[in-house]
Amino acid sequence: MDQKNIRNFSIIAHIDHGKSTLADRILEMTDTVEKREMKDQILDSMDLERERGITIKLNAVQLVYHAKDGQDYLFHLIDTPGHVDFTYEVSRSLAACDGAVLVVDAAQGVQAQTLANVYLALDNDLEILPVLNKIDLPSAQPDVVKQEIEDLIGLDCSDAVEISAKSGLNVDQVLEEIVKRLPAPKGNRNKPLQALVFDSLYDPYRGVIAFVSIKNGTVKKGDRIRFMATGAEYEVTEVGVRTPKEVVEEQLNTGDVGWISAAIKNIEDVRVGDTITKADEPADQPLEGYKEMQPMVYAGLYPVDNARYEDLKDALAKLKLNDASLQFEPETSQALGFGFRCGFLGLLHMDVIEERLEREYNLNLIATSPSVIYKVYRTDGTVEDVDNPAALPPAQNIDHIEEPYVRAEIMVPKEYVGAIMDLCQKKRGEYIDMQVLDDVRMNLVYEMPLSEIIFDFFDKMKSSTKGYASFDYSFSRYKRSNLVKMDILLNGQVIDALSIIVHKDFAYNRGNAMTIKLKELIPKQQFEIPVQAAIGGKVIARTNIKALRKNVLAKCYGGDISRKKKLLEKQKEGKKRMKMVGSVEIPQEAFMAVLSMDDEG
Ligand SMILES: Nc1nc2c(ncn2[C@@H]2O[C@H](COP(=O)(O)OP(=O)(O)OP(=O)(O)O)[C@@H](O)[C@H]2O)c(=O)[nH]1
Repeated sequence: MDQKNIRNFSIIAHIDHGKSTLADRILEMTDTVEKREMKDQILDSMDLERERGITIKLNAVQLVYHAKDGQDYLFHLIDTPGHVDFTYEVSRSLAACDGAVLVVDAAQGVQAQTLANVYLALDNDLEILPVLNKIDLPSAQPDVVKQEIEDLIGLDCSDAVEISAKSGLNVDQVLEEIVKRLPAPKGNRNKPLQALVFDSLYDPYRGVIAFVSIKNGTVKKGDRIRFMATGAEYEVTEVGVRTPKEVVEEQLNTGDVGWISAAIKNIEDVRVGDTITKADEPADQPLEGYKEMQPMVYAGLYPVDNARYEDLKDALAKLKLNDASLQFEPETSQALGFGFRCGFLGLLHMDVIEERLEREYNLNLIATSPSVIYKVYRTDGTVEDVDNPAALPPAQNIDHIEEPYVRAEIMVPKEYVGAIMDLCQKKRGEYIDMQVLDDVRMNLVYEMPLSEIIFDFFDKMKSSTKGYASFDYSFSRYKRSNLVKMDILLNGQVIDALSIIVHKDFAYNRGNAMTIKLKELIPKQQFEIPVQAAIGGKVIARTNIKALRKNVLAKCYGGDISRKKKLLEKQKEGKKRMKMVGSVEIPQEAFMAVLSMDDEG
């Protein structure tokens, strides 16, 4: 297809504003997917995405649109996630595009990630096409929201299409607008190849598959390619696109978004953000890559069965191909044995990675409670980064500790401003600023410790505003805080994987809450287990897990063997995610107790 008839675009939006639904309608209306294969949120291909109803991964698909001017246009549509944890995926997809369709829910208006995503699109010099969605809802106020987009973002909305992605109303106009208003790719097919790797995955049969946006030049089977960052060279075995099924093509040209397979067995050779060129006619310069994302949250991942350490290592390396923001390095824990310290962009990201490792690589894992990176200033003048509470030096060697703070922007209807201010205060937030957005909403700006944000801030914010608040945050700076390490002892023994770092003012409450929670979560065993929280050797809270009195089998009357077996199997099942630590068996939930405890009482 002629390059001027190509359109590469992303759909960007705040979570739940209807990106995936709009993508579904576009695929349907262009007959990209046959009716019988059509299912809701078709681009959310992972089971995990479908179950949770959220987009986690970006997804690229090629389709042909027959426009009203009689010409055919080739669209590459890249669906992107909306949750703040996955902004990295969004920025990668945007680098592969020339334009973006901005979907705004006409009932909810501009939200925090609407703005965050628009800024990312502007950073990538994309043309933005605003679209008002959900106009079928009785509460939709398209005119008010248009004004809001103009005021807050500065985009002209006079021609913005008003649609219902659900029913398909006016989606045809969006397709026409894409043709008219979004630009064609600018590259030159006669120049040396420059293909931006925006994603990759490991295929057990074909090796690493690189997803690319061809910015200049062409590539076909048999070409010798070079990854410019790593210098690795391979011979291309196949190229193609996704429709969303994988389709093999003769050649990928400038403006195409597709995949390259080259029997790449060495995972390290492929890096998302790298540029592929041809070995015999290389480009002078690589394309501008992506900013390395710094993980916000760290946690240990350990195989329940120690023998599967190597499998976990292998799985992490493969998963990293498909999720470049994941970081990991080996670590050991007295309690849990050999595992990995992993860095994530947020808790949802951590949850998703853990679940993908379990599902896609059949692993059984224990994750330790998440931590941010602390800067520890020792009395000897040295500074070290500590991302694992267990690794904190003894208190007498510490001069002071700094923790990461973020700038949080919270958009909230006026009647909830008080509730949000209360919440921010409780979470050690410091008020910075407040702006009036429109008649009904305010934007609150706080500086807050990241550690308070990552735990339950999001849920608490939603529940105290009936779901009406939205927020976005970015790292601001490190600040000195009065922090201490709290150890947890089970049966008199410190369990390193349960240690947490807390603010001194919260230590007693958290210590209490933590011991109570652990008592709830750790099943009774044959003997009584004291549970203690201690700071610097001084116990600040304690409780006991009483000894088990009855044997489960006692419940089975007579000799009903099948029932007995079932019960034992059930017990075994429940044990899967348990780890024997010393003489105590600890379930996965206990390691995450810090996330579920209520320490406000
Ligand atoms: N009434 C109405 N509901 C819609 C419309 N478009 C989408 N929805 C609903 O809004 C919800 C969210 O839609 P999605 O398409 O999954 O939203 P998304 O923006 O892709 O969300 P993420 O993928 O999680 O970022 C779903 O329950 C949709 O059925 C619409 O035009 N009208």
